[in-house]
Amino acid sequence: MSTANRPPRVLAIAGSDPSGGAGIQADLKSIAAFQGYGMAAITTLTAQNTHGVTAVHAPPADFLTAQLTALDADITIDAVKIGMLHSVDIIMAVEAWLARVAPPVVVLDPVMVATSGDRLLDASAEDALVHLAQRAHLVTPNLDELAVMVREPVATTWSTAREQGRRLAELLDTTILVKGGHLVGAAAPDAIVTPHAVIDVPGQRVTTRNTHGTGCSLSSAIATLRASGLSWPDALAEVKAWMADALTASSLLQVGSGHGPIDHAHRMRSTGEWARGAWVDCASLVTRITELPFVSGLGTGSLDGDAFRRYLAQDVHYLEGYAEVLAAIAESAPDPTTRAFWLASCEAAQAEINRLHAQVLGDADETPAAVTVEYLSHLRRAVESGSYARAVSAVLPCYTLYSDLGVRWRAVSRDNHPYASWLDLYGEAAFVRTAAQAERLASVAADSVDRAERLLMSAAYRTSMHFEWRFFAETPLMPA
Ligand SMILES: Nc1ncnc2c1ncn2[C@@H]1O[C@H](COP(=O)(O)OP(=O)(O)OP(=O)(O)O)[C@@H](O)[C@H]1O
Ligand SMILES: Cc1ncc(COP(=O)(O)O)c(N)n1
Repeated sequence: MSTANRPPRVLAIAGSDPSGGAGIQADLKSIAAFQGYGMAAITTLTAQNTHGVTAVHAPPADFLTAQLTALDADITIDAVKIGMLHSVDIIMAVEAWLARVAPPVVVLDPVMVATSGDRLLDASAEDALVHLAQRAHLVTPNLDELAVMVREPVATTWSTAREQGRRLAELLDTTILVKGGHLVGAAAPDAIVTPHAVIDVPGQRVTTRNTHGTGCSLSSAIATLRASGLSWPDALAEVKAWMADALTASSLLQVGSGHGPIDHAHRMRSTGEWARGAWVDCASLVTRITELPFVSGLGTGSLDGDAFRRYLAQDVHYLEGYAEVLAAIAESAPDPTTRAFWLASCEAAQAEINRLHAQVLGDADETPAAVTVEYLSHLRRAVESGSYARAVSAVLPCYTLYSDLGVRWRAVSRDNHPYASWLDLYGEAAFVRTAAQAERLASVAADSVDRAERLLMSAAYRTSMHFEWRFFAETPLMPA
């Protein structure tokens, strides 16, 4: 299912919301936010704004079939997200198409009623929608839709919602994403529920009225990440973190005076920019790193065990200095939240040192290699410059490179892989999130300095990336 470096081709089958917050407009923005290629087959046209829906026009169902047929005749579809379907005719057209094409990822958001309270599905079409839901790999009802689908009163507690999700999973024999967005309280929990298990993905409620389109955006983003190779729970955790920021950033948009839209583009708009640019500038160096025999051998598992051990012995030396540098960065961090992030990273590095000593290296104490010494001197010089921004830039490749390698290694089979646990460490969603957060903090730092200092940040980043290349190239060749 993984699409490696090719963006997944994701089709939204949904209604149009001309105000851009929900429907296919939200789907296309969300798919793009997660780096997919978005397509849209339109089921219905609505006239709506942030206060509500004033009219609905549904073209004949045959015309939807014509759109879908034109697409599958030409384009391989990696994932489908289904939203507003409005009527039995449209549901049947989609069901017939799904039966014929069988896309590998199908996410159904069983849209029934808008945030504004307006009906988006004929009441007589509810049974047909439940029937269609059996063809989906993931169904994402809100609490009201969940209640309709299991024919029970609307859940008012999270435990009832989870139980209803379990019953719906059994009824449809598929996976359900139960959404707690409509509950009251400080938490906004969600869960991935199968007939056999419930995996909670916790979240904090963002205080805002701008929740128009959250369900549409969530389902299309998850379809995109699933087609990129993430599991449902990992995809949900990623999207929830993004959603929380999109809800927070929504206040800047000032779109309408009712329930406004979330800010799908918040990551493009703010932070991320300097760090992404620095990463792109190092693209050819990163390619050279991925092509090193040590790195490709790690991925395939063919790497010589002694070479890996020599690399780890140097890694421990590196991590000891790196942890000190992270502690110094935390000291000079501009605010308590940022400071807490760098301290947590420092603790993670120390935990990794202890793990390596306990599980792999014992008391063996190789001398530090030239590259280890030089790389650490470079990091310390960045700290000693007194510039927080430059110090952060210098440590950043250690996050971005390993996160990138981890994602590449996700697709590798773990069967009898000698380095499986090491590959897992960097491929897991938590590490990818940590790396993304480090990038955001570096970009925030870049926004606060002048152009000359930003150039020094870029130089520090590139030098570190070069040391990463040398580290992978030289340490496995150290004398035993
Ligand atoms: N105020 C909030 N703070 C944090 N997360 C929220 C908030 N409101 C909704 N969410 C999250 O947004 C996603 C959509 O949930 P929700 O229950 O609102 O679905 P929905 O009702 O189908 O959405 P829609 O508003 O599009 O109809 C879920 O992941 C939910 O946890
Ligand atoms: C075309 C279309 N599709 C879906 C929704 C539901 O979104 P919300 O519940 O946030 O209004 C909508 N309002 N319009």
